[in-house]
Amino acid sequence: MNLRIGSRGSALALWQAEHVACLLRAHGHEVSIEIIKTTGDRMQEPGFVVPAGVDGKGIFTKEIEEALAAGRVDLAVHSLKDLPTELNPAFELGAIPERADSRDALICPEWLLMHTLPIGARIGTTSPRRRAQLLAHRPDFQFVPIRGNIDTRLRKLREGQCDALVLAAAGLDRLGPEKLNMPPDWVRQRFDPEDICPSPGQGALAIEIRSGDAAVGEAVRLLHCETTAWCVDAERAVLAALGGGCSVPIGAHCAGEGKFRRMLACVVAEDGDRMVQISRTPEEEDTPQSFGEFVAGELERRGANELLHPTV
Ligand SMILES: NCc1[nH]cc(CCC(=O)O)c1CC(=O)O
Repeated sequence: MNLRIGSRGSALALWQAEHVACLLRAHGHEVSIEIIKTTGDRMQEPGFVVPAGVDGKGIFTKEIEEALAAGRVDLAVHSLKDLPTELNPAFELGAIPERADSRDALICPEWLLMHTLPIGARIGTTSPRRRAQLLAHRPDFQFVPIRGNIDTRLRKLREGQCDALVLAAAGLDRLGPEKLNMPPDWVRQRFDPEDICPSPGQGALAIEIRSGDAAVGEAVRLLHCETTAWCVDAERAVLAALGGGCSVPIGAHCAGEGKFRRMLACVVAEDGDRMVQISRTPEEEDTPQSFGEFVAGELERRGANELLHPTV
């Protein structure tokens, strides 16, 4: 059938949309891509003032969902970690394809490891999760608010606005060092989730469709990966149970299958000086939802709420 994909215009978003387009074309569909500018994209433009009431949830998806609802596009390809945990009931996830590398990576021109960066090194990130976890290892780090798409952030690194970046490995791998105008060895470290726990859903894509659209649903179902979906659903259930969006320092990383499936999750105080971190394996009868809620409950029993909502 004829399928129109709605995508943000960033290099990464277009790579992801093109990737899904290729997979769908391989199944005989005709696919085109429509670029849609979102609030999140506008917020990265110089001089943008964040409007009152914008809390960060869904800023990369709103306009794309409007296009879906209006029938201007048939599906949207998102980075799953940018999607709010609760979707508007007018939409559903038609497929979650196989996940890429879910780890965070250290990008640095000069130093080889997080632990060998000089005292007071300036890290370019605005993510509270990354900041807090980095501070837990290196309380001396300074942080520079480097925003924008991956290419923009790398340009600011090259210009010397910071000494290192921490980025999702998946985004770097998808675009590749050549396209990013970066020597490949600048990717110095891919952090074990025990050291820097990634964001729920990191490295996974989500294909969003109109609820009940059977024809598009059937077309995209071919791209669905059951193992990935189980893991990211569980990670997102942790986030939802703790009431978080992308602006809270919660990490959740689930991997493996059957009795080898395991989730590592953490909640970190803003300045990294306290942390709750646990590892759990689901029971056979667990669903992603029940397992995610169990992990969230275990984090809460160990004081996660106090870290998320400090009273003093
Ligand atoms: N927050 C922006 C964003 N959304 C998805 C990715 C990377 C790809 C992915 O995690 O799937 C990134 C960049 C980053 O965090 O470095």
